Amino acid sequence: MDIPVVNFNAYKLGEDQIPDERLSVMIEEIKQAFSGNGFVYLENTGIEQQEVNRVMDVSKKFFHLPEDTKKLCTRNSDHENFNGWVSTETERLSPQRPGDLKEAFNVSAIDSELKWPSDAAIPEFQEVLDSFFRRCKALALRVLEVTALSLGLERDFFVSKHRLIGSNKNCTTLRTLYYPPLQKLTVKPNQVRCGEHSDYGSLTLLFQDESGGLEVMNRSGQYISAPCIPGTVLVNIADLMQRWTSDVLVSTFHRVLLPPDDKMNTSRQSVAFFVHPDKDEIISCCDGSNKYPPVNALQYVMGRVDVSYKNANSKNLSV
Ligand SMILES: O=C(O)CCC(=O)C(=O)O
Ligand SMILES: [Fe+2]
Repeated sequence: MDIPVVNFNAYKLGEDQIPDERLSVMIEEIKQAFSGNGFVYLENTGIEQQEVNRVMDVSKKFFHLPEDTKKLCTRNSDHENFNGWVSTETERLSPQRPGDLKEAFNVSAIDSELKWPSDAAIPEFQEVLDSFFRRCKALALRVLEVTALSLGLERDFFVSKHRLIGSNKNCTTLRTLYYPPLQKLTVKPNQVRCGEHSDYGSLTLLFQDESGGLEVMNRSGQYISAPCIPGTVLVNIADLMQRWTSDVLVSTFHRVLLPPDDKMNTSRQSVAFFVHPDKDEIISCCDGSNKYPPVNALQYVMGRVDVSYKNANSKNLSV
């Protein structure tokens, strides 16, 4: 299989700090995956499918609210954090295509002034998303530890630059995505659910519903299917991590096209956790090679966003 499944059981959430030797098999498998196609399915992470289903259920209720109610939560695009609702066709992740046929709700700084839908609309929305944010954060830190070990670095090499996840000093974002059924929409030529792109930060955790649809570019430049494997977490390397590791780990293009004709009446959901270093950190090549000059983490992400805005008339942002 082009995207391997790796058993994370040895370091699943709830397991204590494990000696590096006990992690050695997993470390090697993860290194192969991240330096190959840049994607891996992790099984036995401690995040259960039931938790993911809860997030999907509560998100669907949110996306089904009237447009006017969702508008009250709209993301402020001038702001350095990504909190809030993003409506259909507002973003285009590929500048070559029209706006993406998806909606999203972002939670980045959980202690900030994020405009949540009123309790009356969906009482449990905030609680479910906040708690899933914390679970994803805990898993992401473990994956960052294993990634550091896989490169022969100190265990906390990456984690030490991700201390402020969940505060407004870090851009890490939990994003719940909804791809509406298409039969009621007018689909423009070349328009897709999520255009070709790579993610910007350190790494991304991704959970899809069973409709699948994600495609990942392999090393030969062909798109391969990355279906939903229930109970697993799909993890991919993002651009800043590729740069940080002097291209040893690879950040890969991926996309979600339109569903087949007989599935045009079905929706799709996914949940992504985009991990970023703390805004003030300076990121220098971890091998000391100076292949890329040191860069401030916030300037890097905002630079990527700016370029995307210039390339497209509409907003183009994937955190
Ligand atoms: O919905 C998906 O499966 C992928 C979404 C994605 O890649 C992104 O938002 O960066
Ligand atoms: Fe992505």
